[in-house]
Amino acid sequence: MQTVFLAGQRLGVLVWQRGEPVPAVRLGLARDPLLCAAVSEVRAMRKLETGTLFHVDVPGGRGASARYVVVALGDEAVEVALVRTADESAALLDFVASVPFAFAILNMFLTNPYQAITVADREGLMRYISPVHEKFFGLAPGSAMGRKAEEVIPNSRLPQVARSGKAEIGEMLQLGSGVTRIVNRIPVFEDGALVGAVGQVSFSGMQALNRMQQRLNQLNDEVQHYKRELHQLRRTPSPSTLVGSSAPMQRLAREIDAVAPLDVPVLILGESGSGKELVAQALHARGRDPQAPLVSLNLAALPATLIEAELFGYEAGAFTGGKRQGQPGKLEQAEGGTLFLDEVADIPMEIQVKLLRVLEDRQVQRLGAREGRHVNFRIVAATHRDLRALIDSGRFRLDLFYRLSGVVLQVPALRQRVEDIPALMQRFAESFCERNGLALPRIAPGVISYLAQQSWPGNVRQLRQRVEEALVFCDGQLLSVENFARHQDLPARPAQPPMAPPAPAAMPLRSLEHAAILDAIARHGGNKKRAAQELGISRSYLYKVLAGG
Ligand SMILES: Nc1ncnc2c1ncn2[C@@H]1O[C@H](COP(=O)(O)OP(=O)(O)OP(=O)(O)O)[C@@H](O)[C@H]1O
Repeated sequence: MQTVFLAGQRLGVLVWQRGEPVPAVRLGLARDPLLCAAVSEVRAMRKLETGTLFHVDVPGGRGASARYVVVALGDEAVEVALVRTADESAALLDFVASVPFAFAILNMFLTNPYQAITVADREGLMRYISPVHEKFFGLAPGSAMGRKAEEVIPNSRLPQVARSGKAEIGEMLQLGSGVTRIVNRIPVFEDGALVGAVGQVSFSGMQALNRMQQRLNQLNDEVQHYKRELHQLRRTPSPSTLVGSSAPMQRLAREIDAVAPLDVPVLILGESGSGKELVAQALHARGRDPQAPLVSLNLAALPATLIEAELFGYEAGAFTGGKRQGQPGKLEQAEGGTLFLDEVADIPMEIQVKLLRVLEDRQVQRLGAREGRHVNFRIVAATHRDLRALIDSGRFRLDLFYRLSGVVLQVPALRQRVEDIPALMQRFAESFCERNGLALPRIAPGVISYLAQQSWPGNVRQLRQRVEEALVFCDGQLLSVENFARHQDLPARPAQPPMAPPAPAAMPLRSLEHAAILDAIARHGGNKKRAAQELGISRSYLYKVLAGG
């Protein structure tokens, strides 16, 4: 076989004895005088230790040249040059011929403890598996030979690569019990034919990689979590967001913005359920320190006997039934933040005096305490009552009124801003459906104009209740007027017939326009621009009709 090669076109041999060329042993390629001259030239110029590997280029016809690889062998007496054509297939020959410890290196590759090697043939049968890998799988040396690769290595894809001839580089291999390895699977060719595949499995650096993988999984989970949260937040506006873009609500929003950052007591007036508490929350949220506490106390919800202890707190043993260690009152709890006194008109006369004193000298004395404590908070109070009348009848102190009403904000009643109904309804329907896992139904034409006809003594709170109740009884697809008109107890505005949904044909033109606009706004989730587009009117005209102009 070798003789055939030597006599053929791919290999050649040149020999020198004691420095003189031996023409009789020019074999194979070396018979070419040009190649012979090129090799001799290098030999004359450099001392060629045995194992030296170099290349020569031999000019051919038409300016082309052929490249050859040469390995020098021999000793003082006999020098040999093995010549071959420069193609990669003979790399092993060069390696063995030129590296004196070539076999130690090959051995190192096969037994490398940091990188295991597995070899499968074209049939996917194991032909070799490094000792380190055998050990990992608890295999006796050589026991995997001839077995199917996937039987020996879980999730092995060596057979596929041995069949397809397509390399797989840098893949993750799950070996069970949380062990992951990085694998390269490389097809092997012999004389151009696919004969099998080699797997290289990295053992080193795996801990670091595993840690990275775990971190990546964790970060992925976190990203998913925050995506869901963000989605949720986008869908559910903050509960303290005041919905409504009607002119009175825009004015209120401007006033809130103006007063919120200032150290001024604010008195919020407005009918029950109109959103006074939300205004107090907005004042705090846009105030100097939104992170500071916002402490609320509803004075109408407490028996008069408890108000004092709630507001001022009490010392240990101040009264039977109190906590043993005593308790700070709301005035102290609001330190640095906002104290919101809801239904402030319901505060008993005798406590009004005490509260006034605190507001004046900023000293709170807990019940049963001898000393006062300094407090610093912003006071916001609200009431739906007519404070003027209460003052006139001697039930509310004028001096306290002045202390509380640095700025008075008036929250408009819902009937004064019916154009906010679509957006409010949208908000309440969304949050109800979200809470109950329901799909948001469509809103039937006529619903908004029907709602706009009602008098809403309970204001936004009542609207919310009606919307939620109607959603309970709607068919899940369409929220209709009938869903709202179940009861006969919803007081309508005096000028309107009590319950019957308005018959559009009987309405004056202006009301029809108004109702159509409200309906369109509702259909577009409160978006007036789109409502105007749908109706083919300008936005300014839409606003004009809403304002009753
Ligand atoms: N502009 C608004 N946007 C969104 N929701 C609102 C608005 N106004 C009121 N609400 C909702 O209506 C309900 C009543 O509001 P709130 O408690 O603020 O009213 P209130 O005037 O303080 O009532 P009360 O006088 O009975 O204390 C709450 O559920 C609140 O979220």
